[in-house]
Amino acid sequence: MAQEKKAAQARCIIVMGVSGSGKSTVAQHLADSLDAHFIDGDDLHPADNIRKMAAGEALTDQDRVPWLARIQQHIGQSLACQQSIVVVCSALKKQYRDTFRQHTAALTFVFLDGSFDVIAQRMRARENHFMKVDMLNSQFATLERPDAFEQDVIAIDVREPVKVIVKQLESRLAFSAV
Ligand SMILES: Nc1ncnc2c1ncn2[C@@H]1O[C@H](COP(=O)(O)OP(=O)(O)OP(=O)(O)O)[C@@H](O)[C@H]1O
Ligand SMILES: O=C(O)[C@H](O)[C@@H](O)[C@H](O)[C@H](O)CO
Repeated sequence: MAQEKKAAQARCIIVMGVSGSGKSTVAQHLADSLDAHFIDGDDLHPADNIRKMAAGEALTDQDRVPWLARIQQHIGQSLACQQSIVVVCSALKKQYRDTFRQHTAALTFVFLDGSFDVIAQRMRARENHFMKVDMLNSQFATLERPDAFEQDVIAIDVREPVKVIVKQLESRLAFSAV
């Protein structure tokens, strides 16, 4: 089975959304299910970005430039080896998503869509994470929700359990094969 999956064209799936929407959780399960490489964009932030967010300050476009470039580098390396990759990246603005699109042909975004209240509740319950719930207002303010013209985006309701979300994605990704 794993061999069959690797024989298909390598693709990149970016799991996007605001902080606390479930990106790391869903992406890790999805990568396991697709037998794909996995990277968590949070691990690629420059240390100053982490310090800033932990101090409750929102990142600027400028702060995100080196971070997005590092993520793109990992995507490029994986696809060059014909290895599919699932990536965690908030990709809050359309301009960030468009930059990924310019560099990567076989690309699908998964948008974890949820209300402020649902996500805030999960962030409050989460322990040992630098991103605290007081950052959620700025995350929603920055988010440019993908619209119908962004046809490479699969939107997912985050109220579903993780297992259900992964099942939904397995079937929707099969139909959006690149
Ligand atoms: N579908 C879900 N149902 C219930 N709880 C969930 C679901 N998805 C994620 N969670 C929980 O919500 C919290 C936030 O999830 P997670 O850390 O994966 O989000 P994130 O988008 O990666 O956050 P950040 O961007 O801040 O790192 C975690 O405690 C996780 O276990
Ligand atoms: O784009 C941003 O504002 C930030 O990068 C955040 O979204 C974090 O990467 C992450 O999601 C928080 O844990």
